Amino acid sequence: MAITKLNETEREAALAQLPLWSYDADADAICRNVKFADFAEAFGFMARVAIYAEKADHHPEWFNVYNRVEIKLTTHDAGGVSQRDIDLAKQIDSCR
Ligand SMILES: C[C@H](O)[C@H](O)[C@H]1CNC2=NC(N)=NC(=O)C2=N1
Repeated sequence: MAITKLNETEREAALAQLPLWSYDADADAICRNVKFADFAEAFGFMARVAIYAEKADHHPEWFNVYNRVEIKLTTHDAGGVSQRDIDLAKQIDSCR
């Protein structure tokens, strides 16, 4: 079944459950910036997230420099934020 993007009401309701995340209208994505003690901590987090992402077949767009990780989630197949992004964000929050 084709994955469809959430409408604004659905997206805002989902984000209300994800206080660490915010909506980036330009990217049509949900975003979270995480800061760690050092690079090893940051990379360990990315390794844990990568396992979830692979299991979900849904992958973050992310940037890492030293102890910072910037994460964007959007669904390319839907052209915006879908339930898959919300679900992966919840799993990412369980990683840190
Ligand atoms: C072919 C493969 O299933 C698709 O490319 C999957 C993989 N991971 C994905 N990740 C994200 N963020 N969006 C997608 O639409 C997506 N599609």
